[in-house]
Amino acid sequence: MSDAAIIDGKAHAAALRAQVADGVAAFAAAAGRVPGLAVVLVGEDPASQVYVRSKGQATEAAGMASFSHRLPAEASEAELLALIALLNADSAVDGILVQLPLPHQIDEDRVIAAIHPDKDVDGFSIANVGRLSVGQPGFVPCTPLGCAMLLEDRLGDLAGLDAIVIGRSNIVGKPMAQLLLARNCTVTIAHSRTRDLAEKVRRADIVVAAVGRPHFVRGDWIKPGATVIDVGINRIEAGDGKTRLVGDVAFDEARAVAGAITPVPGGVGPMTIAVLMRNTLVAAHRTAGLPYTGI
Ligand SMILES: Nc1nc(=O)c2c([nH]1)NC[C@@H]1CN(c3ccc(C(=O)N[C@@H](CCC(=O)O)C(=O)O)cc3)C=[N+]21
Repeated sequence: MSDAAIIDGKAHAAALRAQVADGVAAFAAAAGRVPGLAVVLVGEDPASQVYVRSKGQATEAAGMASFSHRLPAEASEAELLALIALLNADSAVDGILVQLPLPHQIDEDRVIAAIHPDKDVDGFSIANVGRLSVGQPGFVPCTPLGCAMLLEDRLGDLAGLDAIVIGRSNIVGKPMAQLLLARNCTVTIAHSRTRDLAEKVRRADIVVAAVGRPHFVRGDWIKPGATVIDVGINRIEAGDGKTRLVGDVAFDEARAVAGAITPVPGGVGPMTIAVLMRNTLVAAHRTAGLPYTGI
């Protein structure tokens, strides 16, 4: 059999961002203002700084207003909660993203709970988690929603397919399972205590790997022709003092067996940011009482 198709997340993300930019222009004409996204970063973690910068650039490229807030690594929870209260009350801010993880002195659950659910474009608040689980409109976490878009683009209707999600985080695994269930897949959620994981993966038409361990999913676990979505972003030593990004799937092995597979980098990562732009545009429509008709 020939090698898997490589799912070009970068190209999909660029197409989605172009649609969002069109939607922003139409929104501005109707509402008389542009959508706004506030991104809050606490501390100086270099990787987080890179992500926050690329989110700000994507926001401006889409024609939206970008508000960037930096707090020092030693900032108190009260300071962060006070900033969130200001952003909740600011009518120029449609979406609020607080970059995770947060320093140890700050309780992430309390911070997420402080973000108004209608501005929670990450979809992390209890209200939005509940809405997703009962099928009401709300905000869905960007990474799993981006994965669902890639899957539907590739496979069309997902109904009846066997899907396995490896990883059960609140940010990726659990919402991914909900999205696949809502699309009528038969969903298995696997995790560190799962028995006979390879055997369970071998039954799946769709494999979503979100474990955070480099090359964890092996090629001989994959059913021939399956669609493999690799959510992992792991920085490993590449020898000669350099590092490189790899996913949770042993890519070269899996691509010889799968029907289609996302690469790392250039797969799920770029979709995450494009969906964040899309969620912010949706938030602006809801706040303005305008119908949203895009993706
Ligand atoms: N509240 C919150 N929401 C998030 O959505 C959030 C967060 N916190 N904390 C950190 C993670 C990480 N994240 C990524 C987004 C894009 C890429 C991305 O575009 N990656 C490129 C490679 C980038 C590189 O070279 O480092 C790719 O996969 O091709 C990666 C990771 C969003 N996160």
